[in-house]
Amino acid sequence: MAKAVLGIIGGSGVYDLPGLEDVREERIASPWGEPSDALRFGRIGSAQVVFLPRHGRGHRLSPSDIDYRANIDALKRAGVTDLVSLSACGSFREDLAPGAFVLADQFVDRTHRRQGSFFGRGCVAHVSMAHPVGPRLAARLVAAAEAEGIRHQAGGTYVCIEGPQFSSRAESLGYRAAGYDVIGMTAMPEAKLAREAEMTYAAVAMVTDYDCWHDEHGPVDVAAVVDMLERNVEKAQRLLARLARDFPAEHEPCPVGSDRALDGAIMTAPEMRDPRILARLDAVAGRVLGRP
Ligand SMILES: CSC[C@H]1O[C@H](OP(=O)(O)O)[C@H](O)[C@@H]1O
Ligand SMILES: Nc1ncnc2[nH]cnc12
Repeated sequence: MAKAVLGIIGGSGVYDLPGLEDVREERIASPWGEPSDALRFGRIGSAQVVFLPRHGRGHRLSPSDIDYRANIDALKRAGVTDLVSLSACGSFREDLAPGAFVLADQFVDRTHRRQGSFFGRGCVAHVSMAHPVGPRLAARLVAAAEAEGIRHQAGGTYVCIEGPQFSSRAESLGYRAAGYDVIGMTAMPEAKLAREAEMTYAAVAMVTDYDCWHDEHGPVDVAAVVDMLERNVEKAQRLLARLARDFPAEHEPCPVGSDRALDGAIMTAPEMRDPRILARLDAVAGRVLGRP
């Protein structure tokens, strides 16, 4: 059994975690850049929880300006093993109406101007993204949603666009025809980086709108998203409080290998690895590279 620490990334409208007790704030420096905000450490029940608002307090950062590597690296340095990401999203399905929660388990990455890996020139690695979400963590979210009476769908595909503009109608109809469930601007490369950092990841996508494909609903705009978020936020906070309250201090290895994703993943020969890159990888890949 290994120690478990729950991390939560709050999305649009979720800049705080009421219910977090004994809170301590700390700005964690990362060699990858500047995390979106100070981390808030606290506990819910007996579970240790670390919270980070993705866009920063006051929503200062657009999806393209977030330093996803710095955020994941900082959470890793804080000891987080299991990461729950909250997001607002649009829906491509009639039956996923605004207010629904989708526990997304697959992601399609349509972003194009973000740093998507901790690895590269000087230390190359390839991790599996076949199963981006940890099934045990997802099952805990399902149990928490059921206990709180929150309408949800277990599983679903989230397409992540670059933004900041919402999609055109042609794009929206194309994503819907492709069979995707929801659309947002932030789960990628967050989920990929969490995997590289050997953290178990799960995503709660809160439906705020029907994007712009639906003939009986007008195209999404910020006012509609904010209005729905205000109605969703209390449910999200209840879901997280329940999840944290029932979260164990230790758990078994992840069934899809999130916690050992770097085993066998690094291709670069040890003698050819760039020491400057290795120094930056101290937290993310310390388990396999050894800590300096
Ligand atoms: C305010 S609408 C667009 C904005 O909301 C979502 O953010 P997050 O995923 O952090 O909840 C979406 O991805 C966009 O960033
Ligand atoms: N329709 C939409 N597209 C992209 N991001 C969103 N966030 C909330 N609704 C969205």
